[in-house]
Amino acid sequence: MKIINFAETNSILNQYVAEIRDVQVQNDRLRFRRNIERIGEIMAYEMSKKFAYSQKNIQTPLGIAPVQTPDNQLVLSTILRAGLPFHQGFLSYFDGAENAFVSAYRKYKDTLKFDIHIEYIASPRIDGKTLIITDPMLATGSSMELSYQAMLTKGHPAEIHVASIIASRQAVEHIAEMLPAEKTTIWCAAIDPEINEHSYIVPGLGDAGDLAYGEKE
Ligand SMILES: O=P(O)(O)OC[C@H]1O[C@H](OP(=O)(O)OP(=O)(O)O)[C@H](O)[C@@H]1O
Ligand SMILES: O=c1cc[nH]c(=O)[nH]1
Ligand SMILES: [Mg+2]
Repeated sequence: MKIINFAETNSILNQYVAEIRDVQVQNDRLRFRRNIERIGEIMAYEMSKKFAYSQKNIQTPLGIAPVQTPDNQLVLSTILRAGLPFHQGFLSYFDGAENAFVSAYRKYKDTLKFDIHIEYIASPRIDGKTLIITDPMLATGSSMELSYQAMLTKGHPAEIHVASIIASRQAVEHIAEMLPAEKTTIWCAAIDPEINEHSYIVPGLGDAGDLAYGEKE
């Protein structure tokens, strides 16, 4: 399993990560969503360097221009609801991708214990394609694992990219165990050291879905 952590490289992406974490800035929902989207755009660009390319001869008004363009058949899959702005960032760059949506939410049994419920999936067939699953937060990694399993009902991808913004160390280890190592890459903007008793990432940023779209009852 390959793990790419953008926190190890200085770039403007870190500014957007700082803003979504910052309690003084993160409550501006429009800015929060846009920062998540911008991180998605940058990650998509970096990810595109790993795709397979071939030369296309493009007819211009004045001649033929050889251009190397990617050949991967992309399926962008996102986990509702916090995944939506992240997905949009990827889709801005990978505008030819097919799209999939999976719902995953924590159903609490008491204040600390919960199960992840997957109730909705809308996806094309994914056999032989490049599956990119986006979710800004990987805390326990369970939502990602179960969403990936739900996607397998639609076929078997040739390669898998798990894209997140803040992942806990535990979630990275969990996904490394649960997804096929030989064809999976985890992309993240930061790996945080722990999760608390409510399974929130520490220091993390709080609740990404609520920050993007408001609290739910
Ligand atoms: O790794 P896990 O422990 O499964 O936690 C991470 C999940 O929690 C968040 O979604 P949440 O369940 O809060 O739903 P929301 O996006 O609707 O707020 C987040 O977007 C992930 O999907
Ligand atoms: O830290 C966390 C954990 C789950 N969901 C979030 O949005 N944040
Ligand atoms: Mg949430």
